[in-house]
Amino acid sequence: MPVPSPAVEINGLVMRYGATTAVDGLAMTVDSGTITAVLGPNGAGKTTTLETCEGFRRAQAGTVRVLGLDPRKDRRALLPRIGVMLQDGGAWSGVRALEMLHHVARLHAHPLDPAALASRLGLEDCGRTPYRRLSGGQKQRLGLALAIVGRPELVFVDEPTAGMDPHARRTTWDLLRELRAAGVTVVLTTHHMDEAERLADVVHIVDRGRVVASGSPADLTADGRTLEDVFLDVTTRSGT
Ligand SMILES: Nc1ncnc2c1ncn2[C@@H]1O[C@H](COP(=O)(O)OP(=O)(O)OP(=O)(O)O)[C@@H](O)[C@H]1O
Repeated sequence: MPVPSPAVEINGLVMRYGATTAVDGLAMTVDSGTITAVLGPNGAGKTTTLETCEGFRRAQAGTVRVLGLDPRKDRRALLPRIGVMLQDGGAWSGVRALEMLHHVARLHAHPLDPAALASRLGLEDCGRTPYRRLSGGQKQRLGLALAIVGRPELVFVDEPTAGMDPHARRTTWDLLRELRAAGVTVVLTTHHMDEAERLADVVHIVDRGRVVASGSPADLTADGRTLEDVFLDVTTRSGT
């Protein structure tokens, strides 16, 4: 059997904002068809790393390959193959939720049915609501729908369940598991240890721009500690 190539390969990534080093030589591999959770304190460099993989930022040092491609040089080839859920939704403030979903669906060759997806995510009742009037959890759900409506091979989801109620969280988890079952690779960031434990095949813990621990949730907690204990042990307090 051929060994599947990694969906994401990052080596020696360095990203700075002025005097702040956000990512400091980070290395990470994401295997195809897995759910990978990236954990880390506030400001650890998770979003910056994802934004570099998504092609929004150019790597200042090191290499990033996504589906075997360079996210900047090969952006046109890569964009139709990935889905991105941004932390703050990323929709125009006046657009209605379902209009936005239909619009994004039309940009793709073989989209999912937007109405069915909206219904699956419990968005049918707020379909005519302008984006800026959606609740926090509704914005999150729309963000997820926008990320997957184009049937991507790989999705990056930044804190997918932040602000969601328990029902929406479960629906989101089910959806992410279904994506994995369909062969889609999922890379998510989260501050919820239970989310990482229940969903992820592999967890990478990032601190100060570097990966400080990696493994399956079972491996990381094999000594009987909780994932939160491991996290607290290997990371520094945010802002220190
Ligand atoms: N556009 C920017 N300009 C200046 N500094 C930035 C910018 N974006 C991020 N930073 C800084 O880079 C560091 C890493 O930020 P990043 O958003 O990547 O962390 P994070 O791990 O995603 O944090 P959180 O869990 O709080 O979302 C932080 O110190 C942040 O203040």
